Amino acid sequence: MNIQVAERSVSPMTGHQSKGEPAVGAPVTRNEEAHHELAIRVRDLNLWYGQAQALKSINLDVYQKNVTALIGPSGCGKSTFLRCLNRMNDLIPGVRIDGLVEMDGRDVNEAKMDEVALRRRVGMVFQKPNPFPKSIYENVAYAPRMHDLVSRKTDVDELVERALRDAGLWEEVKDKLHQPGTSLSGGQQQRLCIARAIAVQPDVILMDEPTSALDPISTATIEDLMDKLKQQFTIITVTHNMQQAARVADYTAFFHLGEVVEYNDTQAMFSNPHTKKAEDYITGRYG
Ligand SMILES: Nc1ncnc2c1ncn2[C@@H]1O[C@H](COP(=O)(O)OP(=O)(O)OP(=O)(O)O)[C@@H](O)[C@H]1O
Repeated sequence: MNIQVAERSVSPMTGHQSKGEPAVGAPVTRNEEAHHELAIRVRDLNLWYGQAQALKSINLDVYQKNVTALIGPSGCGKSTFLRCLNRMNDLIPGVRIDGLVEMDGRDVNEAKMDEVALRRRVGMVFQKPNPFPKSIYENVAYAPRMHDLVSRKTDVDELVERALRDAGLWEEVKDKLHQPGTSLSGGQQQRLCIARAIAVQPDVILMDEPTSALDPISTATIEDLMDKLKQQFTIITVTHNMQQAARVADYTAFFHLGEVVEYNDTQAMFSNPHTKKAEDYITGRYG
C-alpha cells in the first residue's frame, strides 16, 4: 500500500471507535538500530475530568532513546496522555486517574513519588516557547541550581554552555548570554526552552506540538535537533503534522476518542496502517 501522508492541521474529530481493531501495545515491527529498552510502561490507564472520561484503557510501551509521536484528531487525549507521564494533570482540579505509568519499575502515581524529582527526570517543552523573564544564561542555570546539580560558578558556566550547545543555540547566543531570553526569535526561544529542559539531564523529554508556533525553517531546525537529542534522551512528541511524525518519529501512536487505536513503528504505520481510522487520518481523509 502506498499511503500519501497529509500535511495539515486537524479540526475537531468526528467518527466513532470501531471494535475489533488490532490490539495495541508493543510495536509490531521496529527499526533495526533502535534501542528496545523500555523507558515507560503504561497499562490500563484511564483518566477522567470530572465525569468525562478523556483516556480509556491506554496500553503503551515507550522505548528509550527513540522519538515517539502521538497523533490523532483534536480532543482525542494526546496532551492529557503526555501530562500523565510527569503528573502534570495533578495540577488540574477534578482529575481522576487509574492504571499504571511505570518508569524504572516504579508507578509515577504512587503516593510517595517525589513530583519535583519526577519532573526533573521527565522534562517538558510546550507549544508556545515560554522562557522565564530572565537572562538566557539564567533560563538554563536556574533548574540545575535548584536541584543542587551544580553550585560552583565554573560548573554552572560549563553546564549552561553544554545545554545550549546540545540545543543547537550556543553559537547564536554565546556573546549575549545576559540578555533576556525573551529577546530571542520564536525558534531560538523554543531551543532555549529545550536547553532549559535538558540542562537537568532528564531521561525523557515531552514535547507538546513544539513547532506549531514556528516558521518552516525554525521547525526544520527543531526536527533536526530532535534527531540528535534522541541519542541522549527519550522523546515523546505530540504533533498534528503527519509529515513531521513521518520524519522524526521512530514509533507513532494514533489516538482516537481517548483510546490508542494503533501503535507501531512509524514506517510501518505510515506505509501500511492496520486500521481504517489510522489510514484515513494519516491520509487526511478526516480529522
Ligand atoms: N483541563 C481540562 N478540564 C476538562 N476537560 C479537559 C481539560 N483538558 C482537556 N480536556 C478534555 O479532554 C479531552 C482530551 O483533550 P486533550 O487536550 O488531551 O486532547 P488533544 O488530543 O491533545 O487535543 P488537541 O490536539 O486539540 O490539542 C477533550 O475532550 C478536552 O476537552
